[in-house]
Amino acid sequence: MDPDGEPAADRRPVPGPPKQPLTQPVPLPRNRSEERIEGGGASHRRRRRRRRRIPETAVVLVGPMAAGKTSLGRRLAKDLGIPFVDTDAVFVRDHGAIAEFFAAHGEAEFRRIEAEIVAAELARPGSRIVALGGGAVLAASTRAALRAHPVVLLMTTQEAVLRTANLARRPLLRDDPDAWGRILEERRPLYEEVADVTFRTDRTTKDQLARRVSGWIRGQARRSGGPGGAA
Ligand SMILES: Nc1ncnc2c1ncn2[C@@H]1O[C@H](COP(=O)(O)OP(=O)(O)O)[C@@H](O)[C@H]1O
Ligand SMILES: O=C(O)C1=C[C@@H](OP(=O)(O)O)[C@@H](O)[C@H](O)C1
Ligand SMILES: [Mg+2]
Repeated sequence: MDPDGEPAADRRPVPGPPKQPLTQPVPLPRNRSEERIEGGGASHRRRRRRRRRIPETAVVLVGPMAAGKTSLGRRLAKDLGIPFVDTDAVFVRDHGAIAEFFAAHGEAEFRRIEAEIVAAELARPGSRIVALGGGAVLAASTRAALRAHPVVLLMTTQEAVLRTANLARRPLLRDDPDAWGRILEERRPLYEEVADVTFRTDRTTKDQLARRVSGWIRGQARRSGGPGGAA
């Protein structure tokens, strides 16, 4: 199960013919600087060859609730052979279920702890995939920290979300599923501010999506010429 209680095996059927091209990456202009790791012995060079073309930092998945950040993140990490961290899972491990926490302590307290967890995860070095909760970008400190990371925005539609997602585990949707679209519009500028690239998750299979996003991640390392980008 995912931290939000999604059954691991559930799949989203693809409805009708696509109205737009499938999962086209949409590059967003951003200037990034990354440090090159130099030196090290033979074993370091071997490790580096194995890891080359994967950024040696956290690649971060952001996007609205139930866009697929957790499930795609886990899949990408497996395919790329690097660790996966879901910041909601860290929250649940330390503080219990998110819906219950919202009810007992309120959203503001959730956001405060969420920002701390995200800061700690982004500060760790090394290649990793990190999936954030949908509202993590509300914190200015998180948006600032994301500037040092490749950030993938996953987008979907309310229709797709209402068809597949476990709303009971998402306190902001539980009593008002239609809030999804309104919340997305409020947050859209924040997602666009932090994202380097956008993929739609509602018009392709999970396999295709994983291939395209992992291709972008490898290309990102090459383009950066930074860690993992130059062998
Ligand atoms: N690429 C995808 N195609 C179809 N369904 C997906 C895809 N990614 C996720 N899902 C489904 O959407 C729901 C929400 O996924 P999840 O990974 O928990 O999203 P998030 O972490 O963004 O909230 C789950 O039911 C999941 O199986
Ligand atoms: O968008 C949000 O405000 C939230 C998204 C959830 O994560 P997912 O985006 O993984 O569903 C979870 O962090 C919490 O329920 C709040
Ligand atoms: Mg998630």
